[in-house]
Amino acid sequence: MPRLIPARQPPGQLAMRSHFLITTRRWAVSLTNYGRAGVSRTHRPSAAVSSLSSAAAPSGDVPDVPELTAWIQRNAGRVDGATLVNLGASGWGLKAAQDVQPGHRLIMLPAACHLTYGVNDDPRLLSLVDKVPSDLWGAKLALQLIYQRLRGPNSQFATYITNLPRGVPGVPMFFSKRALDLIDYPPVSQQVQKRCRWLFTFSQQVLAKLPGTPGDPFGGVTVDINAMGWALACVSSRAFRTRGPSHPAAMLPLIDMANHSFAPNAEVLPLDSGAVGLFAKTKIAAGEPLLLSYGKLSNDFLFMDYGFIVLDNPYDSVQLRFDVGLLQAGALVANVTDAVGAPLELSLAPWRLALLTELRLAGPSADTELNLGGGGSDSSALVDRRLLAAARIMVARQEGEVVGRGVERLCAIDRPLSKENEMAALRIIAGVVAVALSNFRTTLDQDLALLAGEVPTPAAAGSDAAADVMLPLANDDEFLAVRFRAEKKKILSRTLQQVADLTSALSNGEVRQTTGLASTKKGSKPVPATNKGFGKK
Ligand SMILES: C[S@@+](CC[C@H](N)C(=O)[O-])C[C@H]1O[C@@H](n2cnc3c(N)ncnc32)[C@H](O)[C@@H]1O
Repeated sequence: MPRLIPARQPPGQLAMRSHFLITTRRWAVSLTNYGRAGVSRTHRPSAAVSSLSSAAAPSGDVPDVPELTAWIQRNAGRVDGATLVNLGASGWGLKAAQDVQPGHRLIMLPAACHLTYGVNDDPRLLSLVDKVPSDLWGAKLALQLIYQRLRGPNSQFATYITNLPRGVPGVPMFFSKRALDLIDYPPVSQQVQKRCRWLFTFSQQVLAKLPGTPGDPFGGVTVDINAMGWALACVSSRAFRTRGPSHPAAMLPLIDMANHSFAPNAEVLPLDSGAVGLFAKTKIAAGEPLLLSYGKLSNDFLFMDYGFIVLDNPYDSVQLRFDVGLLQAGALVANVTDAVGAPLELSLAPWRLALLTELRLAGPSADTELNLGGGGSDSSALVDRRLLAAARIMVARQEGEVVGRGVERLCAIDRPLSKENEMAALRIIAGVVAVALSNFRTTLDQDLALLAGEVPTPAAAGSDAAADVMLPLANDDEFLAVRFRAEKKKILSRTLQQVADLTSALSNGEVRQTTGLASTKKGSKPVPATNKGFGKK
């Protein structure tokens, strides 16, 4: 049987967190969770005697950077001025070993040091990789990572794998049922369930059946759901798509020790002959952390793939699914009335349907995802412009108010159609935001109290249902889940404030100066929920 390469423990205080370990028990918890959605509990994975995960043992707490550096140099790569630093809550990272100027090459990794896959690999591995749907690119690379891990010291990547963490803290795929419940945000909760369900099915229906077959690339070792989960989390939190979306992703040893910032001082760039380099983007003083941008990612992506979030993330947004019922609920909540003072009934007259179709909010090519927030540096860009246009269309009393104006015009926030139409549209949007806020089981204030460790009195907790979710947070995963949902509520609160400002400017007859719109282009696809490794990034 091949010798297993142990992976390193999570760093610093993180190493104390036993729930990072990939154990069958932890998966049993997750599986029980989605088992409620139809997966029989009898299908829960058991700890196979020869399984990769049950045999793995940590090699030590600290990634051995000198060892990795020596390995890179043996493979004709270079490390010039990058070394290890403990960054506390964000784990291990890289720092500048000396003062460096912009453009300085800190690390050069030749292609031989990229853990990826291609035509020269074991055909049995490649045929297994082919069984993974093409949009699940992370899972394809995860199979190569497992393959290399099982080759033990014979693997070209043994040094790298020995220095990988044994678990990725904060990735919700490994959360307990309570921590998952605390997320309370379906676009992410459902994506987590989808990942778990795929992992479960693939492990049961493909991996479990491999040992003893001619197509087994793993030498008879049972690769269970835990091993696959570990590999997938390593890939989703560390892989790069250096050769574009049509080529396999790659893991870049040592470069993948760099942590994330939206204001990075380092960048990864391609070099000749398939090599890549980590370069200084700015002047960096000795001792400063080397920070890369993982992309302009929402907290959904950061949370699901990397296990952390950024507070007040300018790229974070709240996803809503458009239908006329959503606007109708908004109208009811905001008490929008018709000409005779009765609650406004939104009707989908043919001319309204035609305009919603032009906006791609209805019809065969509809894309009904809307986003509040996520406009990056334009902090006023909170209201999705297609939502605004739809509200204007739905409150128009007559066809002539909206038909023939063109989609751009209907979407322009600084060009209301009429004061009356705009007032009603903005009130509906405020109502929609209020509905979105009410879909959470707790308020922002309750979340902030939970995060501050304040155990609320039953009266402050409100209803019984809320009291249930107001239990003190038991661990870092639960804390992260509440932090994540609190950030969503902050976006909704800011959107409400923006709508209130627009309304008062309108009623005071002030001309708006800002565009104040989400940056979605006409008819463009809104940013999807995270699907890294389960779709394109
Ligand atoms: C590419 S690895 C970077 C090296 C990693 N810190 C380690 O100890 O191996 C990405 C992981 O680092 C952590 N991380 C990176 N940037 C972070 C940040 N800005 N805040 C918190 N955690 C971060 C997360 O755990 C993430 O999954």
